[in-house]
Amino acid sequence: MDLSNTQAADVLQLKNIHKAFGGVVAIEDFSLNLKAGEIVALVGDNGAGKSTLIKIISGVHTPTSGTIAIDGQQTSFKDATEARAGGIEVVYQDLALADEQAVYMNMFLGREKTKGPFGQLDRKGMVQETEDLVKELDVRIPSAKTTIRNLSGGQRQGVAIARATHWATKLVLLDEPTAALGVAETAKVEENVAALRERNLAVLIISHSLDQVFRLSDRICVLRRGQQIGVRETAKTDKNEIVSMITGV
Ligand SMILES: Nc1ncnc2c1ncn2[C@@H]1O[C@H](COP(=O)(O)OP(=O)(O)OP(=O)(O)O)[C@@H](O)[C@H]1O
Repeated sequence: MDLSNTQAADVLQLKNIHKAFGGVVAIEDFSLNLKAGEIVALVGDNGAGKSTLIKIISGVHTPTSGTIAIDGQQTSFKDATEARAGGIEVVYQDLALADEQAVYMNMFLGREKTKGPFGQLDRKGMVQETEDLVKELDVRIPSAKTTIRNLSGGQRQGVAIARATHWATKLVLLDEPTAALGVAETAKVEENVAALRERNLAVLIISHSLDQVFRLSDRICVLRRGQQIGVRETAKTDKNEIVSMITGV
């Protein structure tokens, strides 16, 4: 793409993405751009292809065809670890944390801080950074040393989002982050997601709750049977329009 002008490239550019699992076409000719500092909601019925799309962006699946560009650079992550190294973090609905580990170890899972010539774990440094981060994001947990098992669902998801906030430099993908949470916990998580905007990250969130989609997003992208039906500015559409786009009636 032409980067000679002063305008920065979109953070994420998906172009003509196609994904088939054997004979099943999960995604068909899907294109979407995401800018820094915007939240886009991905909506669609069960089996529409939402999770598949997130897995393609995060390196879990390779597209059958089509291109993915990050900041204008075409990329093909070979796995999720590579995507993470590229600044892309994912938050899943099933609270994908290590239950028996402390909060600070989860925060640094696979990217632990070390010190000294023998590469010992820098526990003090990790605890301190975790305490600072959860304080900044107002995630209320007893301490960075608390074991994940002892936290509520909302606190766990707060930790998962804090981790994504800490490591993401480009893009945060959220797959039904509040599906397992109550009303108050959901509100807190939504605050944390909205705060990603201020960090200039691009955010793509899957949600079945249209109320949530309308509270959080700047744009809404509708997927039906693997195809992109349309993208709307949230402020310029309403639930009726989105529902009819989702269902096709
Ligand atoms: N690993 C896989 N192997 C074969 N088929 C798959 C695989 N993953 C997804 N699919 C198929 O691709 C289609 C899209 O599934 P996907 O999980 O992406 O939908 P979704 O929109 O996330 O649905 P839900 O809202 O129910 O989570 C479905 O027909 C599904 O059966």
